[in-house]
Amino acid sequence: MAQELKLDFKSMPKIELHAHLTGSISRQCLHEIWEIKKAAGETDLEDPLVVMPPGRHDYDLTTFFPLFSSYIYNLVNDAPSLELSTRSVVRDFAADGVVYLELRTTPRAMPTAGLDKAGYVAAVLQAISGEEQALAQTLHARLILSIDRRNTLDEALEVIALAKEFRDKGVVGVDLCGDPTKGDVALFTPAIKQAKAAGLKVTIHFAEAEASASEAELSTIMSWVPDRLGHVIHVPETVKRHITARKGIGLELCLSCNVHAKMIVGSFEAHHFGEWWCVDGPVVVPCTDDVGVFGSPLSNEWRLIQEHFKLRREEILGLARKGIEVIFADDAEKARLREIMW
Ligand SMILES: CNc1ncnc2c1ncn2[C@@H]1O[C@H](COP(=O)(O)O)[C@@H](O)[C@H]1O
Repeated sequence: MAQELKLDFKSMPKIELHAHLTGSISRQCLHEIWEIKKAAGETDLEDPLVVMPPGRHDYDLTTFFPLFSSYIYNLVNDAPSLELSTRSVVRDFAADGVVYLELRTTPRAMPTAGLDKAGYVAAVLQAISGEEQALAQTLHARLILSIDRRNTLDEALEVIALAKEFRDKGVVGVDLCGDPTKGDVALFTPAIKQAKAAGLKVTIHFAEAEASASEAELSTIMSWVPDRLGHVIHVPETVKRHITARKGIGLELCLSCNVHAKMIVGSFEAHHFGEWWCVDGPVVVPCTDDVGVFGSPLSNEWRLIQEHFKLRREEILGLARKGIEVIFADDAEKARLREIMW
């Protein structure tokens, strides 16, 4: 029996579907970018290893979002740092045994570096494909473009336009993310409708905080018929039934993020993964969210799942393979994954 439980989670081929690009940059990589800029006299920022000391993962929702707006975005603010960090993120996922990666990012203009939002998306896609080639095709990656909850409708429509523009180059869908205490999601209905009409896939941050879990918000989001939902924490029973009835909807669950950021009450064993993973209908996919901040690579998320929920080897492998059904890439990619996943 003990033998049966033994699984090398790093070698196990894995799918990552909920990884924010900027939040996935390792502290070491941020430090290297800072060193280059410091040597060139291009930054007054403090060393990332001081701002985000190694081993510190207890960011909650009030300290987490400012980390980006007031620090990381000021460090990763030009084409070279964007390329270096994107390639490093892809490489880190590959080294952790990820064979299919959907990164997501919020298109961000970098005016001082002469990059507009389209330039940003093009640079990220180029860095991803450069790294894919360097990795000799073990990992395939796609990109999701994020709308931020603080966006205006026009800004959201711009994200959809970019997703359409770059669809042939690796963009597969759109996301709605950002500080859950901000914004009114109903504003984005026309944007999400446009995305769906264009055949783009849709994933939405769903009920990740009480502030973003009102009945009105959740029913607006469900009315969009999203392909996947992220986090899925503060969900009333009626909405749970609605989700369960949506056969094949993907649920991107992020254990370490939710525990470290105190988004759930209690620790790992209290995580709603335990409630959802064996429900017939939705497809649960364990994901990292922001491995650069919360420090738990995908292999460790699976280890935590085994430790706290006592899944058997076959249940783990079956769940990992089930994720193939809800990736946003095409059938050829699904077929490749069915070949290589255990
Ligand atoms: C608790 N988990 C989360 N909930 C909501 N939004 C999140 C998030 N983690 C990250 N982001 C969103 O992703 C951006 C960073 O990556 P990109 O610059 O887009 O690549 C953050 O600024 C935030 O808007």
